[in-house]
Amino acid sequence: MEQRLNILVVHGPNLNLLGQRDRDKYGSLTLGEINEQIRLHAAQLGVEVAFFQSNHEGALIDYFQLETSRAADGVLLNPGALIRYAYSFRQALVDLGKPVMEVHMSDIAKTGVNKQINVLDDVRVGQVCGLKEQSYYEGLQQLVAYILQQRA
Ligand SMILES: O=C1C[C@@](O)(C(=O)O)C[C@@H](O)[C@@H]1O
Repeated sequence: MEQRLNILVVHGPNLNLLGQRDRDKYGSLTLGEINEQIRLHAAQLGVEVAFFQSNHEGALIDYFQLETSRAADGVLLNPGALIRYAYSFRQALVDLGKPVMEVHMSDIAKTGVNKQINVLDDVRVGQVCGLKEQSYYEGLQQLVAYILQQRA
């Protein structure tokens, strides 16, 4: 039997507070509720998901260096504001060498600081922004389609 795709779902700094943050930008669901919805979407797509969140760049790097992470097929990633300065985080993703789909709930072209820099510009295979929690579901679908197309 063919092995199911295994996708890491990784949330960066401050995303643990979803549900309490600006609802106009991020919607009203908590991170736990979003992860549950991602799990349902993953089941429909026939893929496995593993979740991780940290407020710390080093902890995220440690997670990407785990043997279990290195065995995954791709990363669905909301990096938060790390995209604006976190070059060690970027390097960990380069070293991981798996397709990365970048998602943001808000429209990052309109909000946040240091908008001219995104350290993932040359790392990600795609980006979905501005759809609140739907960014994750759409991003997962696009990531799985990308991986399957690469293997066809
Ligand atoms: O924490 C976040 C959340 C975010 O990544 C988003 O999902 O819209 C956008 C970032 O600018 C911000 O720092």
